[in-house]
Amino acid sequence: MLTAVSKFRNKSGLASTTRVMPFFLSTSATATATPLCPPPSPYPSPHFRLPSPPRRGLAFLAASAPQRDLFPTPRQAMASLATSTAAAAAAEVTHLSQRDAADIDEQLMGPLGFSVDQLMELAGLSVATAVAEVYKLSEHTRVLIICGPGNNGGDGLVAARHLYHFGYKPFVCYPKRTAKPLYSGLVTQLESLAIPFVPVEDLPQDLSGQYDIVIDAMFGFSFHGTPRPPFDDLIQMLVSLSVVGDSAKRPPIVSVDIPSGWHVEEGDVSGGGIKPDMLVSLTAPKLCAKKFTGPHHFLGGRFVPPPISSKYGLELPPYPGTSMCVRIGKVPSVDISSLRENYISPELLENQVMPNPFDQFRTWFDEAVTAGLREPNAMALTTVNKAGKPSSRMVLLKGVDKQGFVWYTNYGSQKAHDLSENSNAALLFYWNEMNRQVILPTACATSIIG
Ligand SMILES: NC(=O)C1=CN([C@@H]2O[C@H](COP(=O)(O)OP(=O)(O)OC[C@H]3O[C@@H](n4cnc5c(N)ncnc54)[C@H](O)[C@@H]3O)[C@@H](O)[C@H]2O)[C@@H](O)CC1
Ligand SMILES: [K+]
Repeated sequence: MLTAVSKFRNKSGLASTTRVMPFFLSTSATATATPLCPPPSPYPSPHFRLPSPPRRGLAFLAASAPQRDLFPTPRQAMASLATSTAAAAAAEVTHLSQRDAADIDEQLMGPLGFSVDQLMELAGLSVATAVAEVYKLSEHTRVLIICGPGNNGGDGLVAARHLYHFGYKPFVCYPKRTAKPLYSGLVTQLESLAIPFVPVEDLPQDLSGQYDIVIDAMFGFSFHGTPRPPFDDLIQMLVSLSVVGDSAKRPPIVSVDIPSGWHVEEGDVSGGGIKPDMLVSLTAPKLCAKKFTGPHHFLGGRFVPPPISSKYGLELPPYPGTSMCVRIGKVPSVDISSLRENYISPELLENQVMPNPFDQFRTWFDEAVTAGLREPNAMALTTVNKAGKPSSRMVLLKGVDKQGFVWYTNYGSQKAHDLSENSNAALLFYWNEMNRQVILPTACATSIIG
């Protein structure tokens, strides 16, 4: 007998109702489609299906497919390879001088045909996607974006708009507005989204209580000298924030292209500057980025054409898939115990559940397919050998009806050996995107269809 369980969680994240239903795995060899070229089965009890030798290769493929899910499809593998390559090659990434950064800017917007609006849009989008990749909306909602008078500030305005559309709640501090149409257009766009503009004097001295992320978009690669008012005070505000030791108790600081106030090439010369938690370098990291010691360094601005790369000998990491940003530098080690998701799902009540568990499973399975989940038929199969040693792996469900659940394997596999010795097995479907899992625990009478 197998048992199916679906767990839903209420808004507080606790399991609200658990429904346990008995399932009987099929007891008849005729439960599923006709076996293919039935070979003499080496296993005693006919019940779950092993393909005949001519189909062995196919069956093996079916059994191993979900493992590609864990070790992703070629496309995903390429993307993750790009990410890891990027991390590994961090030391080789080109760092630009202030002069080269300005030259590249000029060439992009001159002979290479870009407009400043275009580059700013792509830069701001990169910043927003990088922020969203690191700081999940469920834990970081309110984002303060402090914008300076130049293009770095413009990147901040664009990022604010994208973050709004990603579901964050942006607040913008933009004390020195530039009276060019590009900037006033960006402001109008934010106003049309009812994004609040916060005057400097209304900012609390301690930003921790009101914001979950602070984005520093004050100065980029054209910064010189020491910051003038009101940016001197704003930078000090971020300095005070970054000295709070426990980064879990304060909003993280994300610097766009350059940590504002840092020397563009030398970095934090006095040692008393901003210590951002995240730096999003644009186009290519500037020399000061070598001094960045925070946990998250990303590259954005996926628009560098080959003439620029070859002229400046740029070594830049490939962007994974369709992403607008790529991590450079070491991936920080994660405190596993802090990983937590808040599950919000509708309640599951007993009176909502079908009397026949197979019908219920089929309904849930169809929902998973309709929701567009990747390989919803992937299931964890646990078998136990005669010494009682359990082992689990992913396999693909090949059929289900009132007689049971069917999957394929080949005769030589560990699971086939286990099942020949011990007919107990358990199945688990995990449909993460739906906050749903179906568990078919042990005490089943599995058997082999030869
Ligand atoms: N091709 C590129 O390289 C791209 C650059 N972009 C962004 O553009 C930035 C460079 O923009 P800008 O050249 O406009 O320059 P910045 O945004 O770095 O800053 C220039 C502004 O800051 C003021 N300023 C300079 N030093 C100051 C000081 N000590 N105290 C107070 N104010 C000071 C200047 O008067 C000017 O108004 C990059 O860092 C990046 O964020 C992106 O928008 C798009 C692509
Ligand atoms: K900045």
